[in-house]
Amino acid sequence: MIQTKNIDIIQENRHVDITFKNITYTVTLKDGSKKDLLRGVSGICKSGEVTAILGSSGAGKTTLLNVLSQRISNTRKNHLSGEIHANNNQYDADQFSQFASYVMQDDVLLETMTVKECLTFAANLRTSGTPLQKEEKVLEIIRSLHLEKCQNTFVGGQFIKGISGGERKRTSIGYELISDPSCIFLDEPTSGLDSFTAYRIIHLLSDFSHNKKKTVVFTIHSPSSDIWNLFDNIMLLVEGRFIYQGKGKQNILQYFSSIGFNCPKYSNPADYMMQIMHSSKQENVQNYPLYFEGYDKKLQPIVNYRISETNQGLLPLKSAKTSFFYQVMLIAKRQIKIIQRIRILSKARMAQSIILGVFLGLVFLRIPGPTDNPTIRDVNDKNGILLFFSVAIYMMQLQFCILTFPIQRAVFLREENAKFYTAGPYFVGQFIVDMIPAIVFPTITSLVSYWMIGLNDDNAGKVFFFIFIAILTSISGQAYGYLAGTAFSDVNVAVSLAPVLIKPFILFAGLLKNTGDYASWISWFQYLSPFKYSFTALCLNEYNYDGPGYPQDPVHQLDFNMSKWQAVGGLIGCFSICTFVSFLFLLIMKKRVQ
Ligand SMILES: Nc1ncnc2c1ncn2[C@@H]1O[C@H](COP(=O)(O)OP(=O)(O)OP(=O)(O)O)[C@@H](O)[C@H]1O
Repeated sequence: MIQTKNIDIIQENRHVDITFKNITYTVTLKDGSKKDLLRGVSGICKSGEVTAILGSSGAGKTTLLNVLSQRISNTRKNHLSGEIHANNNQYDADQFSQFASYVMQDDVLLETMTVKECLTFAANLRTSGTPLQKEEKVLEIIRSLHLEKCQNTFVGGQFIKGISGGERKRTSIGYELISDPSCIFLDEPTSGLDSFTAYRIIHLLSDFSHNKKKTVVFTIHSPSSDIWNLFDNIMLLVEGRFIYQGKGKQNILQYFSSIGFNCPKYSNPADYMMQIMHSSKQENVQNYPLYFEGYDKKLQPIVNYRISETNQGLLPLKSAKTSFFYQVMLIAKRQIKIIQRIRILSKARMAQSIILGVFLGLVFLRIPGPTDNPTIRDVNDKNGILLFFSVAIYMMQLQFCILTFPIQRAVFLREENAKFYTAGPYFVGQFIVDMIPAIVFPTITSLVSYWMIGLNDDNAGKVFFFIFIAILTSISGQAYGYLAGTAFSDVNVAVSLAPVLIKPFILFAGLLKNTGDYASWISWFQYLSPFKYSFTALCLNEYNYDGPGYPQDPVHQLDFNMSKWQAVGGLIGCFSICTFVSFLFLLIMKKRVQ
């Protein structure tokens, strides 16, 4: 049955030839000077062929790959010109992801998912068919990538031990192959692998290309001679220009011999090519004009002819359309698994919530309430704990989101770019699941500390309202965490700045300075503070008491300028605005990466 499927796929897919003419890419450096990364390169990557782009470090290999995959575009500072076609059709980034896939150098996989789960997630979002057919596709990919033994092992990473580097790379490739693209682009698919594993990967790509007439293009550093022999088409780049483009094996050696560079008899041709290209050797740099001249005279006309002969026809644009809710459901399910599996994080948070509750309870043990003849000092203590509680609950969720978001962010950028889903469902799915800890942990802390502190338990409504505010405060912390994670492109900046930037809001909570005492020019700032709303709601809940009451009316003393339900509205407003703005930042971040 799987065999039949293979044949179907081959017949259904069209072949795609990628051609490019006169690609020039110039960037503006920090000091204002210009740097040419690609200098008028033209070429062709044909279907059914493996094209390897080689060159010394900094030659422009990744840049070329990124240009061809429409990951680089014209900006105010960086200028890109030239023509890029697939089967003689222009294409944009969206269309690229419908007929091609890109495997980045750094594999971005979720460590808490098994290999099979990763591939199933990709199959569910990127292929059509019944669940059974999708399962078959996953098994086929597992078989063809020889991942059977590790299919149920976690990818692994920071928290969990997982699969090997080679298995990881193959999983990344499988993640892209599952949608059966006509073209696959890979940035250094063999980096960091031993020579045998590297050979297996290139061999696999070569089979994929030849058997299914796919276009395979990758950049590679120092291939072994076995790998070198698998290349159908070789592009050698030096300082953003080609010095060779054409068949490998004897052809390339004959060509270089014809321009005066003979590969020693028993040398690895790849090593020899890397040797004569390397810019660190002055002798090589002196020879560059010879390489360029030879290429322009002898090879460029052939390349131009091949470009003119290229496949014509429509692009096999296909996108497995999945609904908004289906995407939300899959993202949410995956996120739940992640939370369940990083047990150490969940356990740490559970312990943190209990310890915080007990600690607050012990430090503020049994503050006298309205029936115990409370003094002003008792009221001060109670005010103190209510503000501290708000801040602690807020920071707990903020910290969690800032810590986990960097991993999520890289995965999002990769998957969104590959059109697994759009930003909306991702954001909704992620936010909903992250709300679970935002509900559970503040509830635990509240329940542990409430009666220890001796807060108002006049009726059950008081306790429920307290927990409700704790949850809203925690969700506000989450929304702010998202905002920090999306606003700062550098994760370290987000981690170090977010908690600092929140401090002024504590000043405006209404306890450290009375609400009515702010200077008029800065008074508006209090309305941006989630702590103001949280603290106000908690105080109004606590001090609203029918009975002998407190020595001086604390509500009057604190001079609150809103009701408790208005404070709830303010809190909801705070996290809604943060959520909305972080979603906008997510869209901007996505655009910036493209
Ligand atoms: N946006 C940019 N602004 C300035 N310089 C850049 C930019 N992008 C790339 N470069 C520089 O352009 C050169 C080519 O980069 P590229 O990543 O394409 O090289 P590469 O051949 O893939 O190198 P490596 O093998 O080391 O990955 C490098 O010197 C790099 O530092």
